[in-house]
Formats: sequence, structure tokens, C-alpha cells
Amino acid sequence: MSTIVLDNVWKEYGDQIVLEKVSLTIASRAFVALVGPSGCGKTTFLKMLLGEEAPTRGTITLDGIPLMAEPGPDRGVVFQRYSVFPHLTVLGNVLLGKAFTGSKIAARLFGASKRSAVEEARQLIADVGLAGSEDKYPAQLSGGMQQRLALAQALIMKPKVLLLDEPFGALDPGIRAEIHVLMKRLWHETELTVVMVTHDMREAFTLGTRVIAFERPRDRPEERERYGALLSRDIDIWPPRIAGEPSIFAPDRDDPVMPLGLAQDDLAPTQGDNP
Ligand SMILES: Nc1ncnc2c1ncn2[C@@H]1O[C@H](COP(=O)(O)OP(=O)(O)OP(=O)(O)O)[C@@H](O)[C@H]1O
Repeated sequence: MSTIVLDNVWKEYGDQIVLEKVSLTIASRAFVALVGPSGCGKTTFLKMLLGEEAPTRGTITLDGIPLMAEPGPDRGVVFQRYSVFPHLTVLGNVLLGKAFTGSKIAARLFGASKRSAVEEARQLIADVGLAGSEDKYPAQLSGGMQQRLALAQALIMKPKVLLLDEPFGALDPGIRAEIHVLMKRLWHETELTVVMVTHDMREAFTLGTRVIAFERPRDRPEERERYGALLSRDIDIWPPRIAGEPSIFAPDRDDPVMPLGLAQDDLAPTQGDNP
């Protein structure tokens, strides 16, 4: 279970009100896509869920317990860029998360626990389509491969909640369609509740179970500091998409749309992404 409840949450930076009156319940295993104009507070909202920022007013709970005031292993995060460490290999990047959850003091793994961690990391690397790239460094990977790595790095900590801040925004459409297929599979197969910020409405409706929007109803320059963005739209996808259950459409209406002349198989290989 991983139900998130926000009760009358406000966020202010100094005199500037960024978000106001956000009350929202995010069901366990939902995939919430969050949209809204630039600067309306989407990243700030994710930071509050991550524990990197605290609400100025109001409360946020995860399964009834107030969120810790700092990021914890129950929440993983993937940003648009720079989520992975450039000086570590693919395997090293994925193992790093494991090392930090395994030992609070030394952050290092030894013996049998190290062997099982390596095995788990290799499996996850394969699951995200990066088998064979374990010893490469991020600079040797394409953008799409780096985001696959960032997902593996977040998932090895077995978070209850995965927070995604425009994770696929910098990818070109073909690679983005491939990674959407992966993201959907990961969401179906793991016990994850996902909150994803995106600027791409199509992506929001392709992946989400629910699309929510923030908007500033009062956005004149003299009002910008005094009024924040509100939760202005809350749309449940129909027919409902349910984690772990097949779509009632066959094939799933949300499969990526192929450019003319291409078939699903043409998008299948992932190792060949050009760096
Ligand atoms: N640490 C901070 N200190 C002061 N103001 C901040 C801070 N972080 C964000 N802000 C302000 O809060 C507002 C919302 O920023 P945020 O990054 O959450 O918006 P966003 O909706 O994610 O934007 P974008 O879509 O462009 O990424 C902006 O006006 C920003 O300047």
C-alpha cells in the first residue's frame, strides 16, 4: 500500500505563494500525470512529496504517516537529466542505491550481501533493457539509455512511490515511445504508485491513470506573488487503467502510435540506441 493524502497544502517561498489549498488523495498504485504551465509549481509539488521541501501549511501523509522531512528510501525520483553519476558504471550506479539502503553507516556492501546485490542489480539492468551495458559509463549511453539507467537506479531501492520530473522530456519521439512501453510494464509489474510531471499531454494520457492540472486563476503580474496555483483539473482516465490488469482494449489503445511504415517490432531493440 502507498496512499498519499495531501490536506490543504500551501507552499510559499518568502512572499511568493506558489501553491495553495491543494487537497488530494492519490490511491495506492495510481499513475498520476501532473500538467500545468511553466512556473506553476509542479516541481515544487514533487519536491514536497520527495521530502526535499516542506509545505508551508497543511499536511502530507503516506499510508497515514506524515512524510519524513527528508527524502527516504520509500520514495524514488528520476529527473529529466543528471539523475545518474557520471563517474560510475551502469552497474555501479544501480548498486549505489542498494549500498545506501543496505548499510546506513558504511554505505558499503560485503560478501554474500554484495553478491546478491550485484545479482539483483544485473537483473534490474536487464529488465530496463540495458543488459550488456553494465560496464559502460553514462557518457557512453544515449539519452534514452541514461533514463533507463536512472529508472533502474531508483527502482533498486524498491520505493513505494516513484516521482518522475519530466523524465522523458529530452528524448526524441521514437525513443520516448519505447521508454513509455517500458514505464508501463514497470508500473504494471511492481508495487509502485507513480507521480509524473510532464509538459506533454499525450504522454500524460498515454501513461496516467489520472491526469491532474495546476493552474493560476489569477495571473496578472501584480497578482503573481499573492496568489498561488490551484489544482484546477482532475481527470480519471476512461476506461480505467488498473495496475497489473490488461487493458479492456486489445490491442491497448495506448500502445505507441507507429510512424507510417513502421511496425511494433521496429521499435523493439533498445541496445542499439545511438549515443
Ligand atoms: N527554492 C526556491 N526558492 C524560491 N522560489 C522558488 C524555489 N523553487 C521554486 N521557486 C519558485 O516557485 C515557482 C514554481 O516553480 P516550479 O519549479 O515548481 O515550477 P514548475 O511548474 O515545475 O515549472 P516548469 O514547468 O518551468 O519546470 C517559480 O516561480 C519558482 O521561481
